[in-house]
Amino acid sequence: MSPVVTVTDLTKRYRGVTALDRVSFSLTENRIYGLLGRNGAGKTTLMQILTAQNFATSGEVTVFGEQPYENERVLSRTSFIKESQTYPSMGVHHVLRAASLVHPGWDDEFAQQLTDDFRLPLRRNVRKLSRGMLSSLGIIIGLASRAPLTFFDEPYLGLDAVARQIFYDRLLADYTEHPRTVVLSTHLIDEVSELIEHVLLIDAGRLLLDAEAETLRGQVLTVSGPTAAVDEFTRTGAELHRTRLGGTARATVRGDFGPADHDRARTLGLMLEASSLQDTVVRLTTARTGSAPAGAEATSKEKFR
Ligand SMILES: Nc1ncnc2c1ncn2[C@@H]1O[C@H](COP(=O)(O)OP(=O)(O)OP(=O)(O)O)[C@@H](O)[C@H]1O
Repeated sequence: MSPVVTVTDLTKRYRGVTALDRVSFSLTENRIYGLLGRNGAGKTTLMQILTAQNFATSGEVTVFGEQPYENERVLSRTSFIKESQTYPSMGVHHVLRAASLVHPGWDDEFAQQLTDDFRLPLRRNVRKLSRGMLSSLGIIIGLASRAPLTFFDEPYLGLDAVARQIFYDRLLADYTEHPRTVVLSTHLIDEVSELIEHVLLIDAGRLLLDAEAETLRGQVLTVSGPTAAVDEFTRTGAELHRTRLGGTARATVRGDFGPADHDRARTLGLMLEASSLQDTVVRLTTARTGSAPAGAEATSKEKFR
């Protein structure tokens, strides 16, 4: 499959801050990517550069095979929905009309249906919308634009659980009918874990993980049972985290595990489970810094790099 985006050795420095540090990856067409990472990891900066709203300090970026700056061919095929999106003072229907003019793939009927789903008052001025309603408006624009490359950067500030579920459901249904490349940046990892096909994890400006979600599920496991058996099992992987209780332990371990490892765990009397995506992200990012989440009775062995 042809890459929609290629990023090579991308570095972005602000005064005294390296927001992105020699990041390289590519995005293929028709996939849903989860762009994950802790606060300040560099996610927004990356999306801004890919949508020509910010400049790289060094490195190469191509979008649809071209550089994106002041490039109408690229930008007309891209949609970027930001958490802090502001709109001029006008009615919701005017905002939607303006969006329809800049996105060639815009579907008016879909926009109308989404407006009903989110119960967004079409005639109300955007200045009078609640925080959650503003987020809904961004989501409607992001979905109805059907841009071949769509970025959602934490699109749901203030959005209630029902509205978030509507977003996930509509995104998945519409993506199935109209495949495109979607990059979803979020901290609500559990909620989107079924949606994400590929994970990009950024930590302190470095790309820590670039993996298919399905592959990752088999690679990061939680193993629990008698401490000595856990010690034995974790010898074959990189231990990311461990908690102890009396003579038992529970460890998160990363490796190339196959059926033989599952048999081995059974023989050792251990319970083996796939780590949730959220757990994996937390463990990988804390294993790298060596810091366990506050209050956790944990030892983080720094085997992973
Ligand atoms: N205009 C700027 N000037 C200086 N530093 C900046 C600027 N924009 C971002 N940064 C810094 O760059 C780093 C990455 O910020 P960025 O907004 O890309 O992170 P993020 O992963 O989107 O974070 P969050 O999840 O909290 O939104 C942070 O340390 C941030 O303080």
